[in-house]
Amino acid sequence: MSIIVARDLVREFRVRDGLRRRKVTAVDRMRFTVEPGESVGYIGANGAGKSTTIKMLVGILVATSGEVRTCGLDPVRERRALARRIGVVFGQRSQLWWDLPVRESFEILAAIHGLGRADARRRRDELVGMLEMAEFLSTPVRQLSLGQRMRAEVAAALLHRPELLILDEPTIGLDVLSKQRLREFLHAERRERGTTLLLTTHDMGDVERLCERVLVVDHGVLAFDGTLRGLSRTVGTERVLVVDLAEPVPDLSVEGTRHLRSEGGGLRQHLAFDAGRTTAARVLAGVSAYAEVRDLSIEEPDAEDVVRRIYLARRQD
Ligand SMILES: Nc1ncnc2c1ncn2[C@@H]1O[C@H](COP(=O)(O)OP(=O)(O)OP(=O)(O)O)[C@@H](O)[C@H]1O
Repeated sequence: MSIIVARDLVREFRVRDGLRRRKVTAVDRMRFTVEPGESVGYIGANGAGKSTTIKMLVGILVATSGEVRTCGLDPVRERRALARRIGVVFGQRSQLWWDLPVRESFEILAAIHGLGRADARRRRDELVGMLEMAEFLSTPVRQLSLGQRMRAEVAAALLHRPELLILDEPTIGLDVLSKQRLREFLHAERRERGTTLLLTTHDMGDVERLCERVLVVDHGVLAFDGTLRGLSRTVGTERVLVVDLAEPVPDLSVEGTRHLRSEGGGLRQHLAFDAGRTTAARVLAGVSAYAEVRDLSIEEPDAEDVVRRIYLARRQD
């Protein structure tokens, strides 16, 4: 049985537009299913309808029309039963008690979920170990750094071992190391417990490292549903190698890359390449044939950019 079923899901809002009231269709006849154990990235531009979809899946928002089933349940009517089966993390909103130490938030949540004391402690210790949370377990939530708080949020959502974990922008605002840690943890959780993952993100790095499947939403409409590889094939998921050179050179022309721009008269150059076709190392070797490389960085593709290209590809069809 599918763990998520969305059939012709619609959500409209009435918004004030000057003196008039206007209808906004945030989610428009959305149709997809997610099978147990899948790991799905849900991407789209700002205001595309991601959060609205997620809110309907977890029962916070009622659909205007269409059907939604999460873990076989009606999310609005059976919200309490559903809460026992899923974990939800909204990057912007906390499920922890701000003035209490992290440990106490966990105790309260364990009690809410009806976990036995020994079992709750075992699961908490397991999560504390995996997410390296021991050093701030006694700290009030409001004093945590963003990276620490996100780890605590994810642990809180997983205490009761839900079969489905839904994350809305889990890595937003995190530094590179915290992002990497969180991604590694989520990967391990999935591998060890088979937890189904659905996450919205602006970061293609999240999708590349965590998700086998991608859903792209564009103005409330599902614009793509397939594998990451399929998405690359459709619109390309280019990375950009930025090199700082020892001396200025004309715009570089390196095999397998697209020159995007030069700065400082050619001292810094931006080269786009498709990670499916070549590697950063090969591109770097190509650059080194022309000039000495002083410094380099690799920029991940931006989800907004991927969505923009899908939008353009659809208009050309
Ligand atoms: N409570 C609301 N009242 C009125 N309009 C809303 C409401 N919630 C969302 N919308 C509108 O619905 C559309 C979709 O919003 P939603 O928050 O689902 O997008 P999103 O893809 O999650 O965006 P972001 O990436 O910025 O979080 C937007 O046009 C938004 O303004």
